[in-house]
Amino acid sequence: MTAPLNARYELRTSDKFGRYIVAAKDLKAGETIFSDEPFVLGPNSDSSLVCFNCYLPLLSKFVVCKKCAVAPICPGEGCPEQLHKTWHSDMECDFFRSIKLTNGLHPMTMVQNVGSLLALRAFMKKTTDPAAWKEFMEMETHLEERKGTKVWEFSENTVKFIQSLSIMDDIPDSELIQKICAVIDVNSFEVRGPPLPALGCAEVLRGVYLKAALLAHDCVGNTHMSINDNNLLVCHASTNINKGEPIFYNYTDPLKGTSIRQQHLLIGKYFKCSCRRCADATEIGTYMSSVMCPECKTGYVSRSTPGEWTCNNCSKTFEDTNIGFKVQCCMDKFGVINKKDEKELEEYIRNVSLILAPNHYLLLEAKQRLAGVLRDTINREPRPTKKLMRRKMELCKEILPVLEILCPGISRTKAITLYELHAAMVQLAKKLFDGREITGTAYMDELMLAEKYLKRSLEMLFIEPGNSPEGELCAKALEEYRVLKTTMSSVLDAIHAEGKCYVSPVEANGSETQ
Ligand SMILES: C[S@@+](CC[C@H](N)C(=O)[O-])C[C@H]1O[C@@H](n2cnc3c(N)ncnc32)[C@H](O)[C@@H]1O
Repeated sequence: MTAPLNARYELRTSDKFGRYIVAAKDLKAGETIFSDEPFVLGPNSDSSLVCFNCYLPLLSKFVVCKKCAVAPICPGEGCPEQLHKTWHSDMECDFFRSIKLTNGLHPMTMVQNVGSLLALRAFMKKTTDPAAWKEFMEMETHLEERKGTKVWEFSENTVKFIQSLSIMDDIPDSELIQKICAVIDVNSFEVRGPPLPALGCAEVLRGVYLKAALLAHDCVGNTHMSINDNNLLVCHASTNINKGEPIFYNYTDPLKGTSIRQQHLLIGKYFKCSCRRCADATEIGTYMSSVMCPECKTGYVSRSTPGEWTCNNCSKTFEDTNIGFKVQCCMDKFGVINKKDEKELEEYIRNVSLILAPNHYLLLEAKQRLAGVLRDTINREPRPTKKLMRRKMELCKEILPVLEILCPGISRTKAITLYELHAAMVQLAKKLFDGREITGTAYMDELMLAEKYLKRSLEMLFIEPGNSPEGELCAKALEEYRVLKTTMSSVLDAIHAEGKCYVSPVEANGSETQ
């Protein structure tokens, strides 16, 4: 079946994916595929209290809406003006007011059921937007698989709450409300809520986007999603996508190993992923779930068949329990160390490097955390050491090749890592030059390379919404690019003033990772 939706993509169905979309023409990396307004947006089922109007966290105080005297909203001067959307609609307000008058609905009932607000608002769309409601109800639910499970039981709270409201004389049957909860669970996206102006903290919300929900999953996606502070979702191609190829979104964390990703997909999305990465014990050559061979000490041992692991060097096989125990120990240890402490992270990396393959997901996470700790120390200390800068560069260079394989093309994590690599390079090169440890030419070489990383990072950051943290990083990176160009120009002038000629090694041999 082919149903054209717009010029860039079209809808297909298959036994494997259900409905999914494919490119209707060749798409270039960075090209916008579609943008999508939320059908419904609201707090997570386990959220703390948020303002029903703007979704700002209500930390300790709240007032109730003057009109309905039920909905908890921002105290003081009310919701900040820059938050354009008002989610507590007139229709909802009238509805709350009428049940307050007839049933004595109390604001505390709403406060206690904030986790059901999203389902309630979705249900109200049945009346306010029947066409979109119909599309929403056609989404995948896996309702039968949910029956009798914990998640079904948990959703019974929402069932009871919505039924207790007797909405517009229409008491929905429990299966309908269970279905709404299921559509939300299977199809929603995480959305960053608005941050509290002074504190910066924000609640994680969930949004259902009817176009974006049609994307099938692959553990190596080919799209990049961003959601701006108006909650508009924009889907870009992250790599070139040929006409007819499926457009995939990675529903899981690409930096987790196969067993964790598959478990997440099975529990939350009810399918067993069989993508190229999941089918490959080496995870496309990254060996992200492999361990060092206890026998030959040089090979990587990966799960070859269920229950058995094999070394890629000496071919020795090991039992699942044996390897599983080692990985579990490393995982348990990671769970208890202080991940903000440089020494503890270094010690962890040193110890588990003897057990896990170099790109194991636990090691990668530890390295990412350590790079973040080093960044904070370097930016905080008045005279950070060269050792710190070198180590941060080393970590970024170890992480990047894995990201290139698992997140090809445009990737937020890759953009941030490239930015951090450039920053450490510039800081170190300046320190070395100021200390007369390197010549102007060597300084220039480093700046040229850092510029190359920064430019690649900027190419990816440009598509981030301006007011998101990544958009703010983009603005910062642009300013740093301007400063870097000025520095490079004065270093070049100084080289020329000495009567020398400068030839960039970056341009001469095209090398990127020295
Ligand atoms: C967000 S929905 C995608 C739209 C859905 N296919 C539909 O027809 O409404 C997620 C569901 O699509 C299916 N799906 C997506 N990617 C898949 C994949 N790689 N393998 C198997 N099923 C997949 C699963 O049923 C999953 O729960």
